[in-house]
Amino acid sequence: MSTTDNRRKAPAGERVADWADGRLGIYSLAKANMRKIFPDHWSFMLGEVCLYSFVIIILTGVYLTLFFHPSMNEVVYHGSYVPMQGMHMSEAFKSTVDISFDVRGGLLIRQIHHWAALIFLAGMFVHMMRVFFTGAFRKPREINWLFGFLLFVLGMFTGFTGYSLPDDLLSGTGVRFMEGAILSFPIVGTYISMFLFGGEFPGSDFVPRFFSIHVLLLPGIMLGLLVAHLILVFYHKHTQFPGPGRTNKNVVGMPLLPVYMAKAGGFFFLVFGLIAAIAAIATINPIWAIGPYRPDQVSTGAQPDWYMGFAEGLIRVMPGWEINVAGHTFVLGVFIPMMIFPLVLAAIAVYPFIESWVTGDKREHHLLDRPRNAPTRTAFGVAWLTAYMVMMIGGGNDLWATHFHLSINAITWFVRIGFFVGPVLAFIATRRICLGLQRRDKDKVLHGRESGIIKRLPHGEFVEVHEPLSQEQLHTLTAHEQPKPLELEPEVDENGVARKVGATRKLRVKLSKGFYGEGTHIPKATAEEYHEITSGHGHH
Ligand code: HEM
Ligand code: HEM
Repeated sequence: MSTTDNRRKAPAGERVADWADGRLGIYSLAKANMRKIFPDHWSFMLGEVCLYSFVIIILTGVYLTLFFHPSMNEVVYHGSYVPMQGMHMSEAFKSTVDISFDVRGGLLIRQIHHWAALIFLAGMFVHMMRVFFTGAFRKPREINWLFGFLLFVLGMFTGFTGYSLPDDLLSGTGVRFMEGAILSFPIVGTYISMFLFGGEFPGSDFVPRFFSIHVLLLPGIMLGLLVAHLILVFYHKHTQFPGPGRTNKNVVGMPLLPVYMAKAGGFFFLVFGLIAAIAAIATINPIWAIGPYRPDQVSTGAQPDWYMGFAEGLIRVMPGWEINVAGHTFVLGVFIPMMIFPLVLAAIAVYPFIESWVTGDKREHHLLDRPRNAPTRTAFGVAWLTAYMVMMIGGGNDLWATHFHLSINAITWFVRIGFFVGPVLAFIATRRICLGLQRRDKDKVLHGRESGIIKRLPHGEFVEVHEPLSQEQLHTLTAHEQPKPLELEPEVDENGVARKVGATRKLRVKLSKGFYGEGTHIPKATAEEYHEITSGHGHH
């Protein structure tokens, strides 16, 4: 007699999933997250651009590591690039030339790595602006803002150590710049420089050291921060723009699986494809044309990658001040810019905390601001950007001069003045533009959209037909809050006892008035105004 097993055997996929669930608990994990809702807006893709370009950088970086020799030993070139035959150079430089001409796909991968780095940093910059201008950094996302900020700063230094690796004349000039900056630090500068370069600059240690920092230390830290960043995005849930049915307590959008996974997968390949296409078309860092580094040489038109342009500008436009104290030279012309650089960056890091302190707003925010509805913040952002951009012009002063036939001194003075005046003008102009846009919104709410249709009335008058907005549009244009500034407490309390108001409190109230006080918003249309206008008289 034979026995038969009547139990149905589960499909192979289910069995694998069961097996994994027993060990990793994936069912409950998936149940909690697979249907997670994400809101949709084009600007939410900027974070994805950062993520995908970072992945591309790692993939191409691993390939480069297989062929790059992080060594400063001197060798004589005998590779396939004829103009360099017999030239003396470091092994690092030679291996990068070899990657470019003798390794299969090497040049493309090198160019993808470099282009992806530029796009990664540009992506972070624009993503950060998106988060800033929409107020997405407010509670509970301040820590994630800090994680992002660290990613941005570390990204800059990873890029710097990366383009220093090939040991070509351009990168060597960049490292020399850094050495000069370090030397300007009073007392400790020389020690730090000696420690970093293993003796006198350039020595023979910095390439191997930068290599470990570039391929392991910094990307390792960044990877950890990135994972934490994304976990927090998940944990807090994504913010959304105001609209009908969208509140601080819900998220309106599509589920992670399958919609977002499909979109994200496609988007990854788009980003990869675009970067690969750029890298295949546009040469970047042609080290064979630049030549190997020699400390006694520097080429004209030397430029750092764009994200270091700001720091370069600070140094280039600063007057060459130097003072002597007790036999020690203080190179203020370098030291002051080197202090301003972290200060301008730190201003980004602490902004969320400063804003919530000034406004006294400690509530959670999951609905984004339209930049025009937060004019002071928007104006600050544009002022910061203006300072940044002006300094980038300073960083390329020689190129501006040669390309546009300008005097380099005139550019330097433009940048010096522009650094102080530009942000103030930008602040004033931006705030006014925001108020103008708010007025426009109010006008649209009360009088509808200008349709462009001109009608002639029976008595001969011409009028433009205004179409009323839909309920959705009305909601979106009126959903924002218009918070009131903090007020100073009365000088005497309810018992008639004089109250002491500290200087910090006074400052805070003053700043808060600047942020939310008079002239910072156009009062929203009220329901009464709306009804009065739409109920007949005065309605077009
Ligand atoms: C390696 C670099 C970075 C990656 C891969 C990354 C990735 C992401 C992704 C995928 C999102 C969700 C989608 C989106 O809103 O775009 C996000 C949100 C966020 N990111 Fe980043 N980011 C990076 C750098 C930064 C930087 C430099 C900042 C700011 C200084 C920042 C601050 C934030 C904040 C506050 C959120 C939450 C936004 C919200 O819920 O609206 N991130 N990030
Ligand atoms: C945020 C991360 C990174 C950035 C911004 C970055 C940026 C760069 C840049 C701009 C260069 C110069 C490329 C050139 O024109 O020659 C470079 C070189 C290099 N990178 Fe990266 N990189 C990053 C991560 C990595 C990782 C994770 C690895 C390895 C696993 C890596 C390996 C290399 C190697 C070996 C070189 C020298 C070869 C060469 O210059 O072509 N990088 N990197």
